[in-house]
Amino acid sequence: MARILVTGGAGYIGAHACKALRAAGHEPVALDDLRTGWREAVRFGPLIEADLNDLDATRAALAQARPDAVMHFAALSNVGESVRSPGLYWRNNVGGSLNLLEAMVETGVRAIVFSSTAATYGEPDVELIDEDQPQRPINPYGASKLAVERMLDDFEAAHGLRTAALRYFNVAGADPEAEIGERHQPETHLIPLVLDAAAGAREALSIFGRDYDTPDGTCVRDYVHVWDLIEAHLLALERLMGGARGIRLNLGVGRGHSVREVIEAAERVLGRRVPVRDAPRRPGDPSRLVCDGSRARAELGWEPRLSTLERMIADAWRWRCSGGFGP
Ligand SMILES: NC(=O)c1ccc[n+]([C@@H]2O[C@H](COP(=O)([O-])OP(=O)(O)OC[C@H]3O[C@@H](n4cnc5c(N)ncnc54)[C@H](O)[C@@H]3O)[C@@H](O)[C@H]2O)c1
Ligand SMILES: O=c1ccn([C@@H]2O[C@H](COP(=O)(O)OP(=O)(O)O[C@H]3O[C@H](CO)[C@H](O)[C@H](O)[C@H]3O)[C@@H](O)[C@H]2O)c(=O)[nH]1
Repeated sequence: MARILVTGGAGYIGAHACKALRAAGHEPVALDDLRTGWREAVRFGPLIEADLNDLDATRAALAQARPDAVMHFAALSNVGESVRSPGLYWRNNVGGSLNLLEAMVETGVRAIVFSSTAATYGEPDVELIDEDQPQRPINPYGASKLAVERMLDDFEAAHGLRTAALRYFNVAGADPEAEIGERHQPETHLIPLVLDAAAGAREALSIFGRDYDTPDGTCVRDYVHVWDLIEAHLLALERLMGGARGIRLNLGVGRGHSVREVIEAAERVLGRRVPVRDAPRRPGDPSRLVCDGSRARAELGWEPRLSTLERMIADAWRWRCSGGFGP
């Protein structure tokens, strides 16, 4: 049993981490300033309300929580916003992470699992993206995450931290028990928007481009169930606590699904029509991002079990129908 500080613990993925940590017998302590998170999502341990941009508050949070390790999810993650306001992303994602690492060194916390992203690869021209692909981000969000990866390398070398950077592809779905789920404000992610359209909460889903060089002309992504994703975090944490260092892994299932396929799957699972409209390409969207997940399977023994489109859509829908986090 370990005490784990979960930054971003009131957000979508961090709240699922808190639940899974608690279920595995650990003690999660969420750190979040609620800028995009939800107080209602913090149900599995205490919340320390603090902004990672505030070094003193971050130090105080670590001193209060006295964690054995950190899972660091707190970040801004809207690609379009990062292009319009890069300063926000460099300050929050990079500056906040720097404060966290410095405070960890000062208080003797030795291990950290960090949320990185496929966006650090940019637009690789390969069928399956493995960890050896060059990291050449094409937007400030991806650049800010890559900068934190570099910071982890340096802190690991200088201060003996043990670090894992997990590069997620497209995270989707919700807690299989429907206690918590995905809510971003504004929502930009495909599956929650498809569900909104199916429920009549929005008029239609915009399909951003049908002229990509893909089998049906719409973009292809690798969707991974949030619960599978978190299982990989627990495995990485176990490795770090056992002395491993420098874990750098892609988390995806190695199967691509087009926007059209996601819509069709939702129509099958929900038994409802999803109204759609054609829209121009969204700037910065690569046509295809699919993971070569073999290294995570080999190094962590990770086996995604819930990551079918049908299951991710069904779990997200069940949480939505249970009321979500308020109106
Ligand atoms: N959702 C995805 O598909 C996806 C894909 C790749 C990577 N990621 C990464 O996973 C992490 C979690 O994403 P999410 O979808 O759960 O996002 P989210 O917005 O739901 O959660 C992020 C949480 O961090 C908190 N936060 C942000 N800045 C903070 C600060 N300075 N101090 C304290 N708290 C702060 C927010 O209030 C929020 O609760 C992010 O780092 C994101 O970049 C997500
Ligand atoms: O209303 C919509 C919303 C999305 N899409 C399409 O659906 C696909 C998935 O889009 P998302 O916004 O759900 O996800 P992204 O692939 O853009 O982004 C995800 O993967 C990125 C890595 O490339 C980042 O990590 C980011 O945080 C994460 O959400 C894209 O082709 C997008 O063009 C639509 O057609 N209509």
